[in-house]
Amino acid sequence: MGVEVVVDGLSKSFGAQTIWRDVTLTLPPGEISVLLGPSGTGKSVFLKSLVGLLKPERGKIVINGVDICTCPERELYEVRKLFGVLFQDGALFGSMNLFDNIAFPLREHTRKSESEIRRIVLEKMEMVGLIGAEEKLPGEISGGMRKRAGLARALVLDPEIILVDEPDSGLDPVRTVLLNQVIVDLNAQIDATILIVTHDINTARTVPDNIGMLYRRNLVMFGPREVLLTSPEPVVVQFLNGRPDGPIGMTEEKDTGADELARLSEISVPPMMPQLDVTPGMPERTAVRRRKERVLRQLRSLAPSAQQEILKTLTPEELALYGFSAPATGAWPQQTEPIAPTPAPLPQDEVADVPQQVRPTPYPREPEAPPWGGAPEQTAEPVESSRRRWFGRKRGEQ
Ligand SMILES: Nc1ncnc2c1ncn2[C@@H]1O[C@H](COP(=O)(O)OP(=O)(O)OP(=O)(O)O)[C@@H](O)[C@H]1O
Repeated sequence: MGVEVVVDGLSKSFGAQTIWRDVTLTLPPGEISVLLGPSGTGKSVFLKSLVGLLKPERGKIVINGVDICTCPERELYEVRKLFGVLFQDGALFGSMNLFDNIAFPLREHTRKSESEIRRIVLEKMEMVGLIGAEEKLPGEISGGMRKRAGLARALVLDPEIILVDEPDSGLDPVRTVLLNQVIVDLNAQIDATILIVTHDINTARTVPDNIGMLYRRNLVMFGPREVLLTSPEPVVVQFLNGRPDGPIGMTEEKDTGADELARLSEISVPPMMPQLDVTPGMPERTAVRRRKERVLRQLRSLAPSAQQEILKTLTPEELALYGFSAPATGAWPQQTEPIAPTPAPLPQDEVADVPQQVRPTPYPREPEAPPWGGAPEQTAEPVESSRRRWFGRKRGEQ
């Protein structure tokens, strides 16, 4: 299984320009996460920080117990081996055929024999659907194939964390969906932790288990997909609807007028779309089951709209197991007492030694602080003050 990536209080500037500050989130192991954000909000800077190519001034990035912001170069080198990165353009060498491009990291970083290299390269080319294209040069193939070749190259060292920078850039919608399917299938096969940076709304709505968004130098939120995809925050509503009116303008610093915000408040986020499933014949994504358990433990700390969407994904058996009655038509499930298996009666002489049995609850009785942090609407904070904290004041406000 992929490894967890814990980002805590991370801030990055270039000179006087703050890119983002106090970013706190956890990429759950083996799950797919997406980081959204308007252009220039520092998504690529974030990816580069995760692999230690850029050094944030404050905060931690902890992977396998190592804080890569402060560790010695030697340790950073070891942690970097856990990563596979797919760059926007595939970053292939133009003069090398696909086979040699994909073999490159193996020849550079391992002592494997050519026959072993051949086996690995062909295996990864098959995973991304490129078998038969070994001799092609990058200039002879489509953008989608170049991305898949870049992905195959990112896989040859068996990464546990895969970073994907804008997989949709330069691709038509169909090629984008096909590449998304490759990523989902890949996750099912290798269970790596995956972080995708994208602007593509369709990718954000259908691929990830978790979504975050950078805006105005802050991480607006990060958490289960249902939280962002049902959020009423104006910036999220504008982004997911692809609308020109709202807080996001041509410049990051746009000041949203009251009229514009009022107009946007009448619009809601588009309805949730189902997550892309694995291609038939592929193994099951074990991350889905792990995520379900994790998210149900946090359920009560999430916004009601997110809770509702999460509960809709449960089967009647799961609803019963986690203590919810089956939904009435058109209504969402109502919580009932958790159902616990009936224990076998104890022999009389043992009863006195056993402490009073506490019925196990599969979710916390009291809301817990969500581990991914940075989610204002996940708290009891009033929407208006949360809006100010994250999006600044409206024009004319004190
Ligand atoms: N090495 C660098 N030195 C100085 N400034 C940089 C450096 N790298 C990035 N920046 C600045 O950081 C800001 C964020 O850039 P970044 O490429 O991360 O944004 P992004 O969200 O990925 O944008 P896009 O979606 O358009 O790719 C930009 O203003 C950019 O100019």
